[in-house]
Amino acid sequence: MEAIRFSQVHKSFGSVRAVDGLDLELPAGGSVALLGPNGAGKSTSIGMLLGLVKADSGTVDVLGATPAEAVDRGWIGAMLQEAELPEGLTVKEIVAFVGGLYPEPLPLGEVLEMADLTDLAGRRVTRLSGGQAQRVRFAMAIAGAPRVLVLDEPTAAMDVESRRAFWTGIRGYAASGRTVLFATHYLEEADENADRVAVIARGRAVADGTPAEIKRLAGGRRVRFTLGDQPSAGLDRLPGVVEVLVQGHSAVLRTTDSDATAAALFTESGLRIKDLEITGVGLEEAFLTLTSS
Ligand SMILES: Nc1ncnc2c1ncn2[C@@H]1O[C@H](COP(=O)(O)OP(=O)(O)OP(=O)(O)O)[C@@H](O)[C@H]1O
Repeated sequence: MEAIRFSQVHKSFGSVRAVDGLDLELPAGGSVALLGPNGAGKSTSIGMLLGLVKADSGTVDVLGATPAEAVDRGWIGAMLQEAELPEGLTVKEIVAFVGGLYPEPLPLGEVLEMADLTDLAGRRVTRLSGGQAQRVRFAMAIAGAPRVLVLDEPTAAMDVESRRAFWTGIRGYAASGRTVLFATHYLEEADENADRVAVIARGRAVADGTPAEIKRLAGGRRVRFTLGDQPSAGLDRLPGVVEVLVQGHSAVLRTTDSDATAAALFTESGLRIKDLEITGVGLEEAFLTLTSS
């Protein structure tokens, strides 16, 4: 059974189509990144998964149930960025309290370990740094052992140390057979921490695959040089080149292997190469290519 399924889901806010025909099936177990540029519809989709936003049409299933049922049964957990931590309590007390609200919580020690809070267990929450407080929110999200854990840009407010501890914890959590879905803008974050990546842009799924497959689709660099009045024929056959554009006096090659392309330009093309520049193709641009194809 899929952990999460969106079928032809639409949601508009006034004239803005935040989610526009989203179809996505995500298997149970492992971690999935929902990757997309600003305004792609990630938070709206996550809101629907958590039963906080109602779709205009289409269906959203979590482990075969509606989001509201999944929440009621304690199957789904979320990390809420802004959640206030109750003053006066220690880290251990809060995590134990939240776990106690669920039918089958994880053992307290395990939660603290996964969130890298063992050494801070006795600390009052008013005396935590911002990054440490985020780790407590993470511990609260996993305390009830939800089968599906959903996180919206979870590392946005974390320092480097917290980020590292957090991703280690996430990988541990996903390795235990549960499903973790997190939204991110960053291909790198998706690549390092997800088993699978679903790319959404303009409210729809535009690609879905392993990080390696998505990198191949979305990756690449641009090699630009002054062509002048030399012919452009044959540039598309150079190693790595997937697209050739001639703009005025410049040639722009999109390539999956800029080193090989640049080397071949000098050694094989027979052209005089001037003003060579190599730049990354931004994810935003890669998304637009994916959406328009
Ligand atoms: N409550 C709302 N009222 C009006 N418009 C909204 C609301 N929520 C989202 N939108 C609009 O819907 C679109 C999708 O927003 P959403 O927050 O889902 O995208 P996102 O992919 O999470 O973006 P970001 O990465 O910037 O958080 C955007 O154009 C946004 O402005």
